[in-house]
Amino acid sequence: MAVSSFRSGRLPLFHHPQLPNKAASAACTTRSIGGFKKPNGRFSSNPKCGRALFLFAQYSQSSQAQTQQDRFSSRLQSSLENLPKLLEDIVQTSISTGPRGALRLAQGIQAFVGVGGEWLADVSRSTNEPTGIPSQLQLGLLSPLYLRKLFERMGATYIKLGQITFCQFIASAPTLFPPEYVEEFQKCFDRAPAVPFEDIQAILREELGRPIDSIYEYIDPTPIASASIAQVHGARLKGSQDDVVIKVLKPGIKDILVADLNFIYIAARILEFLNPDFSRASLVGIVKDIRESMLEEVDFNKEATNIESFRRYLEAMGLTRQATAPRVYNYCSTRRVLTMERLYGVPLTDLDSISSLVSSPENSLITALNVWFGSLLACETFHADVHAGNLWLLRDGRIGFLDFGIVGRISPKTWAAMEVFLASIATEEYESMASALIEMGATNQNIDAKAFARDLEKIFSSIQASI
Ligand SMILES: Nc1ncnc2c1ncn2[C@@H]1O[C@H](COP(=O)(O)OP(=O)(O)OP(=O)(O)O)[C@@H](O)[C@H]1O
Repeated sequence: MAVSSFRSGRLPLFHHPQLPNKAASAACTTRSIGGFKKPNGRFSSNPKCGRALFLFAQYSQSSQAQTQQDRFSSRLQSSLENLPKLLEDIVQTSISTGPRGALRLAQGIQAFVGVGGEWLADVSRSTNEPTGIPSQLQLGLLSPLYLRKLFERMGATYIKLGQITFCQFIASAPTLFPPEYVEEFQKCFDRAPAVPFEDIQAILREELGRPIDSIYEYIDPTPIASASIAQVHGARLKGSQDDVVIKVLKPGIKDILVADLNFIYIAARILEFLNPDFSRASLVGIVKDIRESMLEEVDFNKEATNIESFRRYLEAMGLTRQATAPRVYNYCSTRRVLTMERLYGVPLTDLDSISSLVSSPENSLITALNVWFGSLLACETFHADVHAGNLWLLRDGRIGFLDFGIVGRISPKTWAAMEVFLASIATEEYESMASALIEMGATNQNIDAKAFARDLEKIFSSIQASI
């Protein structure tokens, strides 16, 4: 049976160990002697079969030991081959991180010690109570509360990672995860210490290159939101008197992201090196993808381009009465400052407020999903950060899409392959299914397409048989 490995964790990984040759031939021998299984599935007491079974067991044991030994030595060999590349990668990543790496390490230790101290204090308090130490505390820093606190103290990267891994992944499949974690990590949204308004003003002056009051009539010093990466202030434009929001990149955030993500990348590389099983889940590939998209998020020129492309899609598809994204004011936007139309509405998850705005909240949700799905097909990029805080029902009943920092792209080639894949499921054409998956990049390169197709057929047949 061929081994078919999927890449990047995009699709489940199928792994079928090959029956060792020796054992396979022993099994054939036993069958040719007279078969070692009765029709009822029990082993026969036939002495010939007993002998065959004994031989088979011997073969299996020796070949298993040999296979383990083979596997160990081939792992060792590939580890030795990969070692120079790993070291080179560590050195290069450390050089590109520079002194900010050491600084972040110190901050990380500080965060760890801080939250650890809080946990210790809580434990010592609860030891005096008659009910004893609550189960929450017994998990140490892995308990939902302290883990969330640790993520928050570690700053932007970890808050963002907390949002991506917990709020989006866990919250999208809440039944799979303990509710305490789901509830706790939902608090990761839009909660980060605010940057003082004077610092925000200094950034605006530096970025816009002219006096702030020549552009804005006023800026509200109290932020609307202080999120992990940016701080958002309400404002009014001079002249047009349009209500806007100013999204300002928090100072030093890019350095923090680079240092943290490089550290996480090195950790993933080392983990994969020490345990190659992690490479099947494409740990390093996933970390690289996250690093790339998070670093794109700190360039608001890119976000402005993404918003404009989404607005063009809405126009082209005649969807402007159903949905919108904030208009960008390019003359007062830069890489670190994004001035955009202020939307007024409520997050789509706020059912009470939604019900007061529209008679059928379900329709609003369906519209949001349809518009979003349409953008997968018809827009150059699609919103890839669709969480509760980023989808709003506006006062006029339209759906407002916010925060285009993280977007995805599906190439026409991938779409074509996806169509073939979906059709092949219906027609049960496993060779087309295999080549579509290979085309989509779901497998390792140099895969035997025919063997892969056979594996797929077996898997799908067993699924069908179990239904
Ligand atoms: N155009 C807008 N109109 C009104 N409010 C806005 C607008 N843009 C952003 N906000 C407010 O600011 C918050 C944070 O904005 P945004 O999500 O763009 O920042 P972010 O740093 O990417 O946040 P996160 O890290 O949570 O993804 C939003 O949840 C919303 O409350």
